[in-house]
Amino acid sequence: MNVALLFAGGIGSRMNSRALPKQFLEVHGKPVIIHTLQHFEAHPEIDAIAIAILPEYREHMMKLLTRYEIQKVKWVIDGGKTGQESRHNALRTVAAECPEDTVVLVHDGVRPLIDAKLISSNIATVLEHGSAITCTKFNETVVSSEHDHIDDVIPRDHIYAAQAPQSFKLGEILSLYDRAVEEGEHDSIDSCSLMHRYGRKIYRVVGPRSNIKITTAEDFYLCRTYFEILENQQIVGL
Ligand SMILES: C[C@](O)(CO)[C@H](O)COP(=O)(O)O
Repeated sequence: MNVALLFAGGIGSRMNSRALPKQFLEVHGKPVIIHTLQHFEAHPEIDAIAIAILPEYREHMMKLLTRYEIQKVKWVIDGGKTGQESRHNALRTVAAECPEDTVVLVHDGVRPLIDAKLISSNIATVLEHGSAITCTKFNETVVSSEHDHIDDVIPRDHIYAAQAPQSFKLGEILSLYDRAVEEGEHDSIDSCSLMHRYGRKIYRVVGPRSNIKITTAEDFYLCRTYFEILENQQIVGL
């Protein structure tokens, strides 16, 4: 069984979209979260979807699910105070009804440019190796800098940005979220960081750079452009 866990619990503080959180803004004719959901809805290997949302937007979300005829959403879960808490809530909810070897694909609701190939390769990699982190290659020089000067130039040959989906076996990833809480960790960045913290071997799936996360206003406009390019097939190889 393969379950997608989508997170749409942000308030859009880094984008100044407080009137309507960014996951509900319209791009290319539909709310961002609906674009994301439709990729999982249409994928033949996805059996069910859980979505974590801001409790005050539950009614809004339910209306969207009806309007866009999304059938696979089985759980609508209240997001927590942090991303970690939201993911933990969602994993616990799914674990109450699904077996431990369920493949869970943890994805950001604000990554609407995911594609079917990436969903398939995440599932295949978890089935083969037990984990899959979607990564994309860096094409620029990578430096570290704490203050006003550059501390280090990091050889970029082996540098990737970790994106989402981040996919695992349900039993294993839930046990790590439980352990993190027991150890007083409540705000880890993502599931990849938790796997690394606990020394698990994490496998990589390389995805397209277009699988961007809408974090800032610039990302929103970039996303809009990607949709236009994809529709008009202006650039081959995206
Ligand atoms: C999971 C993630 O998308 C990996 O790049 C990212 O860590 C999410 O970050 P956010 O701060 O919760 O948007």
